Amino acid sequence: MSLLNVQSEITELKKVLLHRPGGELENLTPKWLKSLLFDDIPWLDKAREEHDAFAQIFRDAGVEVLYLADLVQESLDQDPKIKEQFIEQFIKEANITSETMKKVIFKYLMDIESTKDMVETTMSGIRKVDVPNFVKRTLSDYIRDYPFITDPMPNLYFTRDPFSVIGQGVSLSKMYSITRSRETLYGEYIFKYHPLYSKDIELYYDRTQNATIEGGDILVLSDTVLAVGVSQRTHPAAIERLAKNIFYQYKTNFKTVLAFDIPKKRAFMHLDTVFTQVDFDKFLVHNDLEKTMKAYAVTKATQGDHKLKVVPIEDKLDKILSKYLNKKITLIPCGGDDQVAGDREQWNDGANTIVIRPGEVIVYERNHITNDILESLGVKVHKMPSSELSRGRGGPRCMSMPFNRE
Ligand SMILES: NC(=O)NCCC[C@H](N)C(=O)O
Repeated sequence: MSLLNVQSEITELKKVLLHRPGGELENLTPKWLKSLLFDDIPWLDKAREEHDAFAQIFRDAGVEVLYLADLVQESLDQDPKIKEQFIEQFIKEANITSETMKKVIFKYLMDIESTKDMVETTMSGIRKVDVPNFVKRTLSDYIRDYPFITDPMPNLYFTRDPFSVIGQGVSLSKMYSITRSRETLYGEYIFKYHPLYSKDIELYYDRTQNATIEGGDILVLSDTVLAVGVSQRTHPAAIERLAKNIFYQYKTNFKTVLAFDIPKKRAFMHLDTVFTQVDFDKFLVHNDLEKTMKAYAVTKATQGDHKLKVVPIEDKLDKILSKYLNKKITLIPCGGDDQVAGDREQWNDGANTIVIRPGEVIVYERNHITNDILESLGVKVHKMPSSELSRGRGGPRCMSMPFNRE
């Protein structure tokens, strides 16, 4: 039986996957910031302190915290062949063109004694100066003023996006950006080889598909309803493929995929940047969501083999959610009614909370207006420090991937 189990956004969280930021953040420089999807450079030591505080909130609430690098290490240590295969694939996807350099990097990684250190090296990126006796070989070695042989993956601490646990299976993302594409390699090895987490896993989407989908767009509203954002990052064709797989290929319990078409821009990057559930009957939303989104219900077609039925929904957001969750729903605007506070706090992920148990959430401390509103509505709010981590433009939900909820 699969050890993964996520049938809701809000029921008691048992196990969560995080990634403690590492050397990859020290490899951010202003020149490459935009293509690496950062707005500023977090100070690594402080970012780690903040992240450790985040992990401690989970632990204090009785949640088991797993770390990405540990799971990858445990997967690769199953067999030396798996480790070699991982390094080869990593090199292939890092776009190293010179055959000699491929061999140099293979040896460089194989020579790192601990598998975990090797995995963390692949995450932080390998600089030309890191490799002993680096010699310029290719034209781009000579011409390009580029410090890396393999690029850093600074967005790894947003464990929400490269894969997503849905029910007892996984959607392994096909990422939108070049910089985040290699992140899904770690998920591929965990769900193929990890001694615990590869068992009986159903793969609802995989990284080799063409259409892109990212975990931040996927919300498991119940054991029968998924919400998926049609965003800058997630293409409608990917949602249809996912729907076909969960309805037909794997015959899961899911009956409806609610597709929310949202603006294709960075402030709305994923559905969970503008919309998260905080309790059975409460959702946090960005003020502009209602004005700009359009919803569609995707279900099985009554006729035709493996066909889908897509129906536009004209109702307001609270009505749609009430209908599919069978209860009256309250929408809480991030930043309240004040447009400036709403825009500011949403930019700092005020609408992006992770639920520990119904009505108990982790939030960024800096979003004080939204946090006060949540408290006034009886939501228990754990405030985490957030000066550095927020510079990557993701909040507590983006930084966590539940593996198991009650
Ligand atoms: N689910 C999320 O919204 N994740 C935040 C990802 C932030 C990251 N810098 C990115 O642009 O992909």
